[in-house]
This record gives sequence, structure tokens and C-alpha cells, in this order.
Amino acid sequence: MEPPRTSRRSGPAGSKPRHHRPDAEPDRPGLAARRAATRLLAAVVDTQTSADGLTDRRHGHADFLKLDARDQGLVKAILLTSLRHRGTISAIVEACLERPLPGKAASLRHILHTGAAQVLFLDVPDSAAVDLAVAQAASDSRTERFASLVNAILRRIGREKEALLGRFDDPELDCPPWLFRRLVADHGETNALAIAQMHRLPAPLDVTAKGDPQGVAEALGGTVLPFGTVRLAGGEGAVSELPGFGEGDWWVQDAAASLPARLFGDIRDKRVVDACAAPGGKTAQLAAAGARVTALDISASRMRRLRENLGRLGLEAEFVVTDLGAFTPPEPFDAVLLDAPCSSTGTIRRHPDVAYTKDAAEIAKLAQVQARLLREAAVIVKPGGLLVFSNCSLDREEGEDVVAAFLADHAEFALDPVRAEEVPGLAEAVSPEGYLRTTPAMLVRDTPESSGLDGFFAARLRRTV
Ligand SMILES: C[S@@+](CC[C@H](N)C(=O)[O-])C[C@H]1O[C@@H](n2cnc3c(N)ncnc32)[C@H](O)[C@@H]1O
Repeated sequence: MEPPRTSRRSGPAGSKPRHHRPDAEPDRPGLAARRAATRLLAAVVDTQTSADGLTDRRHGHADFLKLDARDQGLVKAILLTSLRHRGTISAIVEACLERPLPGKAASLRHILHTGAAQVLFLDVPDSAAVDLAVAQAASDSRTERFASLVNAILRRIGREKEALLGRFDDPELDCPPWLFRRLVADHGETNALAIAQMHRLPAPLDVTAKGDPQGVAEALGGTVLPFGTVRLAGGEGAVSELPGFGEGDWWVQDAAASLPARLFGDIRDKRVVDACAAPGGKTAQLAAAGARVTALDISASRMRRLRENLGRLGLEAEFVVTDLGAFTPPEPFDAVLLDAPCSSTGTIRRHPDVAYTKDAAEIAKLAQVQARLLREAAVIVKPGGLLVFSNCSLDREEGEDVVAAFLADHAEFALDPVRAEEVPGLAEAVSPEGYLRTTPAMLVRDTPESSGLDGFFAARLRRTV
């Protein structure tokens, strides 16, 4: 139920390219897809536009929308691979250049990056990747004089790929310095490197079963993780075509994202508000567990998706579209879940653009929003009730620091520490104070590809009076 993220600095998603020379290259199969991949990469790294927004099937970039489904799949693969391995690709391209690229050569750099991503990491014939990158360079007035350079560099990368990948095999390369510094400060150098290493792999597909996880695992050929999530081996094709989707037997939800709602324990018949609910993964969990749920969100469009999702699952909730700060229920709730908006650095395996669209200033701003939402959520918890605060950031500033400041100001709340036995198989995710803090480097399984989970933070607070 991951939502398409919108642009932080919404750029001209569908603006006409000014430099394209249509006479230089007629529509050659595959060229429009490569051009789109390069433009989308530029939009992510130059104007901090989210990849989900650019590749949204209804509101995405014009160059993306005009492609057929197969080419759209290819564009996404090229874009996400270019971002996931951005540092490695950069180092390899630089190593193959006789002299550095001119400082203003952003368009050329993006063509080289998307071309090298295909040659180094994707199952695309090298010759097609190289020829189309050369054609792309030749058809743009900003890059046409570098077409033979593109040819030479990408062919060399193709010839020497094993050696080059061996020479530049360092996870830190693929983690932008601002993020790596913060990971080291919050998690220590060894963990930071392990997290950066996991960020180089796409995440497995996790689903939450509405009923029996074992039955869903058998239907989908997956395995049940110790705390109930069903993890799939991966594979091709649309999620909506997998067995049981149409019947509403399960929904997509990363293993870590399923943990905050579990922290309420037995929630049957309790009145619960999911205070930042859309698109509804946690609302669905609470409703499936028998709670009487009020799903609240400020966004009407995201709430529509939540309603559709719950409809498919045959689950019920009360829906409220409002700013949490303006919500004045007639009586307080037994439990409040605040899954607050955040930088999403815990989801970089799925959203590698996050490493390039977010920064320290954005994290500071989001931490303030979270602090405000937590104060507002506290008001609607009844005495003795529970308040779970969570988000998918790896950053202390959006987690432990927000909760510590809240507790310092709210003597009527106390931390209700999470116990290791509540999260089987994830004891290392429980901090000495009783916070839950997962990272992609946890949940090690048979292979790196089947391991890991999103980075999540959760704290359980109890209102004492
Ligand atoms: C991380 S998402 C929630 C994901 C959701 N809990 C799930 O599991 O599917 C954060 C949500 O908070 C909502 N939000 C942001 N500010 C809000 C506010 N002031 N009041 C209510 N909802 C808000 C956003 O619209 C967004 O849907």
C-alpha cells in the first residue's frame, strides 16, 4: 500500500525539452524509454522530485506516460538502478574518463549514468544500451558533440565491467555523504556500512495476511516470518494478479511497517484512532484484529485510496478527513496510532531516490511536524490508554529525540517499553530503553536478497492519568 510520493520541489513534470533535435534521430525502438529514464534521473537528482511522483500512472512525467507498460517498466528499472548504484556508477564513469567532464555537463552525465546502469547492472544487451545512449547524446544539442565519448566510455565499461565492479565495490560509495554521516552518528560505523550495503539491493515483497498467514504463504509460495509477515520469493508480474489479491486475503506491507500496530497487543473491541492513516496498511491491521477503528488523514485523495484498499479487503473503519490538530472527538480513545510523515530514509531499498531528494534540513523540518502531531495525538488518548508513535525514518532526530522531548513536557505519559518477546526474531531491534528501531541490516536470512526489513522507529507510550 505504498503511496506514490509527491514532489518536494515540484518541478515541471511534463515540460517540453528545449534541446531535443527531432531531425537528428527518428523514433528508434527503445530510444524514447532511454530518453525518459535520463530525464527522470535528472528530475530526481537536479530538482529533488520523487521517483514515485514521476512514474505515477496517472500524474507522472509526460515522457513516462506516453510509453507502453513494458517500456514504463524498463524506465523504472533504469531509474531505480541508476539511483541505487549512483556512487559506484559515478566512480566507474570518472575512472574511464581521460579528463573530468565539464562542470556544466549535467545532461551528458545523466546519459552516461543511465547507460552505465544498464551495462553494469541490468539484463539489457550491452550493444543496445550503448547504441541508444549514443543516439540519445547525438539527438540533443547540449550533448551531440560528446556522442563519440559516450560510445567510447560505455563500450569500455562493457568490456571491463567485472574488473571495474571489483575495484569500486564499496557500499559507502552508494550512500550520499550527508546520509552516511547521519547513519554513522546514529548507528555506529559498522551498522552504517551494513545498512548502506542493504540499500544496494531491492527489497523483497512482504504481505500481511487478513487471516491465517500460513494459508497465504502456501498460496503465494512465500514463507512466514516469526512475527507473521509473509515474505515472497520475488518474481515478475503485477501484485494485483497474485492469488488472493482480488479476494482481499492480504495487502502489501513491509515487515517493519507491520510492527507498530502489533504493539497495542490485544486490541479487540477497543476504540482506536489511526491518526495518519492513509493509504491504510495499519488501519487494515487494526480492523482485522477486531478494533473499532477511526481512520483519520489530512489528505482527501490519500483517504480515497484508503477506502478503496479497505473495500477490497472487506474491512471496516470510520473515515475522517481533517488535520489532526482540528480533530475534536466527543470522547478520548483507548488507543492512538500516530504513524507520522517522515523523511522515509528507512525505505531506501524501495525508494532509492530518497537519498537524493531529502537532506538534513528536511529532516529537521519533519521532526518539528512530528513533535506537533505527537502533542495533538496525546490530547485524544484516555487515561490508561496507549499512544504508539512510529515512522519509517532511520534518523534519531525523527525518532528517539522526538519522544524524549515529548516525555520531558508531558508528565502524564510514560514510556511503556517494548519487550523482545513481542517481536520474535528481532530482539536486536529493541533498544535498552524499550524503543523499537529496525534497520535494513536486521532480519538476516538465507540470502541477502531475502533478508532485511525497512528502517522503522516505534515508541509505545501510556497515559497514566
Ligand atoms: C507515513 S504516511 C501514513 C502511512 C499509513 N499509516 C499506512 O500505514 O498506510 C503519513 C500520513 O500522514 C498524513 N498527514 C500528514 N499531516 C497530517 C495532519 N496534520 N493530520 C492528519 N494527517 C496528516 C499524510 O497525508 C500521510 O497520509
